[in-house]
Amino acid sequence: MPTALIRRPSPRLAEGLVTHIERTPVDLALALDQWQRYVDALHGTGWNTVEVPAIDECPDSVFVEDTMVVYGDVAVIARAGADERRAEAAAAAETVAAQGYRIVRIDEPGTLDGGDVLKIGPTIYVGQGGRTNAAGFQQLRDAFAPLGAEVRAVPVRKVLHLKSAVTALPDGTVVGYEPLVDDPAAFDAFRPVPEEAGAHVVLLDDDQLLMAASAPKSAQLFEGLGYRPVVVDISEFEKLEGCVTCLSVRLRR
Ligand SMILES: NC(=O)NCCC[C@H](N)C(=O)O
Repeated sequence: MPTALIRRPSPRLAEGLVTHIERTPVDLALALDQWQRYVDALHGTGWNTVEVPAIDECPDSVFVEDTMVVYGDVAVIARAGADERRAEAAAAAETVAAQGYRIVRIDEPGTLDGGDVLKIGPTIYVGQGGRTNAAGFQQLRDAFAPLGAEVRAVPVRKVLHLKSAVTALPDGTVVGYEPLVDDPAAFDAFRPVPEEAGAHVVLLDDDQLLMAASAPKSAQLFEGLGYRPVVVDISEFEKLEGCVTCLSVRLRR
């Protein structure tokens, strides 16, 4: 059974960072309910979950994907591009180490957020222009190139993270909402989707895609391609520029 790391929302969630969108009030009770349903959706599709111990003083800690990037047997522990989020990494590192991963850390002056890293087989795209800097990119490449990965930098200026702009279908096609993708030509195969949140898919298995309820037309598009969308409402996390990908770290080894 594959395992996903998750992290319970902080009671201070509503104070989370907002960069590219206007701040709107977050309903904490609704967020907790949505988080539980997200976790239930993972369980319902055959995933085991392991909780990173909660860190109540970090409002954005629920977005656990940003704390690391796993490839092969290595977990690169991120050094957050936003100072406010640096403290999130320590417990996440301990949790993933306990799952049997070797730990490599991004060091100063490098910064990197897991949300900037899109893995498609042995190709790893790293968004630069926001939270991840050139030193962070180079350190990630040094960690994963010896494992056979090809690590490529791509621009990200219009949204928070690379995976706010694009993710990939099981066949490797990159999907994105074109107005928010800096350079669709950077990817070997690109397919536009009709909604911003339609660009965010978590691969649950070869044909099921975890998606946000805010992208019904994209869900239909994917259904037409033969995939099965599993839909969750994550409206309260979207108000903080979160998406389905950032609420977990999938350990597929
Ligand atoms: N990977 C992601 O898309 N993470 C979302 C992080 C949102 C959080 N409010 C932040 O600005 O860091």
